[in-house]
Amino acid sequence: MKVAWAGSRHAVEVADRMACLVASDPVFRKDTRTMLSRKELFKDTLKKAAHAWKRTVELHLTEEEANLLRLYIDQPGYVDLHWVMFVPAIKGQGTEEQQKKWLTMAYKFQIIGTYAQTELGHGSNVQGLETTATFDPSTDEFIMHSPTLTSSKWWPGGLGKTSTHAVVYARLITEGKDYGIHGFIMQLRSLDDHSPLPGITIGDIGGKFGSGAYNSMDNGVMRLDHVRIPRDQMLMRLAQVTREGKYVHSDVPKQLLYGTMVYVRQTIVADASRALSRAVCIAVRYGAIRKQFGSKAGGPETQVLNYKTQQSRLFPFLASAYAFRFVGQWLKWLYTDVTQKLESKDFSTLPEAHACTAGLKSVTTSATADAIEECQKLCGGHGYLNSSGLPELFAVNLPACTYEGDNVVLLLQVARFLMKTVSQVASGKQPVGTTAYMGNIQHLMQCKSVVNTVEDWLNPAAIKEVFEARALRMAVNCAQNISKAPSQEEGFSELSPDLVEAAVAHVQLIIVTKFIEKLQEDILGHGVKEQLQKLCGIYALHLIHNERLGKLYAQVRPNAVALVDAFDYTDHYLGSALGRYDGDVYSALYKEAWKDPLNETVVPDGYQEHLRPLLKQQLKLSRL
Ligand SMILES: CCCCCCCCC/C=C/C(=O)SCCNC(=O)CCNC(=O)[C@H](O)C(C)(C)COP(=O)(O)OP(=O)(O)OC[C@H]1O[C@@H](n2cnc3c(N)ncnc32)[C@H](O)[C@@H]1OP(=O)(O)O
Ligand SMILES: Cc1cc2nc3c(=O)[nH]c(=O)nc-3n(C[C@H](O)[C@H](O)[C@H](O)COP(=O)(O)OP(=O)(O)OC[C@H]3O[C@@H](n4cnc5c(N)ncnc54)[C@H](O)[C@@H]3O)c2cc1C
Repeated sequence: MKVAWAGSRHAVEVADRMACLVASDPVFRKDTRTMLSRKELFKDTLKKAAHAWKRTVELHLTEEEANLLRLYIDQPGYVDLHWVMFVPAIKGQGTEEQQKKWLTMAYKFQIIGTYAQTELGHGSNVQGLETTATFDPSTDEFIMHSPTLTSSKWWPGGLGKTSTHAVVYARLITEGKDYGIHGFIMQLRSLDDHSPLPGITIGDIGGKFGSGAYNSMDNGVMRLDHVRIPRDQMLMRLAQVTREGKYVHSDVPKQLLYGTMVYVRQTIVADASRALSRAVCIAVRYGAIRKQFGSKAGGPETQVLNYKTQQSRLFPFLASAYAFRFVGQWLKWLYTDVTQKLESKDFSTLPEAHACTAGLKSVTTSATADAIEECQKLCGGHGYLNSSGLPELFAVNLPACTYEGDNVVLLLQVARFLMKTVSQVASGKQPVGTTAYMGNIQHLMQCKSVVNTVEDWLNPAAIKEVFEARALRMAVNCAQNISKAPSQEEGFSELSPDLVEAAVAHVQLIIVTKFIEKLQEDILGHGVKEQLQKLCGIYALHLIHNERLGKLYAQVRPNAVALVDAFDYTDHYLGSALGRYDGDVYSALYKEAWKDPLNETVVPDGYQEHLRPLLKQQLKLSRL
């Protein structure tokens, strides 16, 4: 099952090696992370990132190994933005020459970059960004400026205290005309003493949700006061400005400006499946250890994992972790395929890639955030302790519903894509890719339920057809209602809640379809395929509230712990007293408690000043 989860024996081997490398290195300890102040935590993050780089160089780690090392260190920091956004932005929007110059420094960590797009006043609406980049032909420079308070760059990770450079998104103005948003490389801080360059006001935006967690990341604020950069620091693969100041757009779609976000959205789907699997691993293992009620004649109490309510709350998340893992593997293929097509100027699958990455990022991160919170409740009181690992897991993954695109805004992008497809089908065009099912409109709009017997519900073809009919009917219904509105725009706005639901249904169809396709592959291991078939059934049927689920839960229960052991997480990475591999939960909880700084003294700070006088005074009063 490990291989099915990891994707290959090689992936299992590399992951095991990197996880053990991190778990065995005291510099990467994380058990006291939630007890550190924000400044201590930030400094700890710098130390870990520097040590990780040192180990990467010493051990000659490959890019795959270095990425896994960063993943198992499990502490958001500036390195994430450097590798996940700054480098891809230059790769995607820089010319060959610009890539050669800047990536050489970035790969050697001679510069540290971030991705500065969002502003105080705009995040979702990229075209509404206000930072300006005005070309000055007299000096062959762009003047980068924050004209208003709301144009302050706000949120970029690493911007606050660490990044020396950024790809800054700004309105390009030349010859008095505004050509909209483009990317520019800017140096922010001196490479000698790290001080901000002239004209740049820069700092951290302050603490964020939860202790530990994303507070290790210095998300920053930056205001620019007429900062000059050379013309060749405009990223010029998509467009350029000539020496004379002429704006020249290349022959690629302007949406490639958004390419970095598409790339990160597809990686976030894999992140979501990993975060969800960690929460499920903790809750399943703890549910097998925790016993409450049910003892007969002094016998052992009942494992809470045996309760039907616990199974009906938890097993859909177990199934979702596998479902998101497999759709994430497919999405990575789709993204690679689109990128290769772009190289040969084939832009035909760009809309599909945008819709799939936006939709899957949205659906998987929303489901994961909700599931981690529920896993906390599934562990009772101990799930609320930091030592359970669940509060921090929730706090680190909750923002994924917002960053890289607010989930509702992204679903509306999917809805726009679906409405366009429905109208193309109406005009006779055969849809392809993930909307191919819409070409079957006659059959799917009329088909009676294809599932008549209880057994039908476990027939993949029948389940797929149910999901296709559900998605198509919701999309067509929206399209018909929009057509009755005074205008397409008004109709789209009026119907937006229904359009979001239709987009979710379409994305869930993709997830179910990819799970079914995964089961058609050769899957190693005795009984593994059967278990995955049950999980596929649970994932699909829990979305449509089917009565078959109870039986499936009972069939999965005996293998539940084995199914989470297959995630192959070290205790270090899981970071949970409840999810320990050896199940020694109570002694682990007890041991963790004493690490809290509050227990450094038997009599707490503040007793002498605040508690003793109160108690003495009350005692005196009681004797009057
Ligand atoms: C744990 C620690 C680790 C941490 C590791 C991860 C760290 C993450 C840190 C976080 C970083 C960030 O958040 S970085 C900032 C992220 N910000 C965002 O994601 C902003 C979200 N907003 C947007 O993407 C845009 O504003 C969007 C909503 C798409 C609207 O854009 P526009 O107004 O330009 O476009 P529209 O008018 O809607 O659409 C015009 C056409 O362009 C198409 N289009 C739009 N976007 C497209 C795209 N990306 N690719 C292709 N095509 C696209 C549409 O389908 C339309 O096609 P037609 O219908 O055919 O015309
Ligand atoms: C932890 C974290 C890290 C981040 N890192 C970075 C970074 O490194 N670089 C960077 O550039 N940015 C970063 N961001 C910013 C992030 O990309 C934005 O917050 C995100 O794109 C959402 O935009 P917003 O904040 O403007 O939300 P808004 O769009 O203001 O959302 C507020 C509400 O309005 C709704 N809404 C907005 N538009 C519409 C619409 N058209 N129709 C219906 N509803 C709508 C949304 O659904 C939401 O409910 C980060 C954010 C977070 C939380």
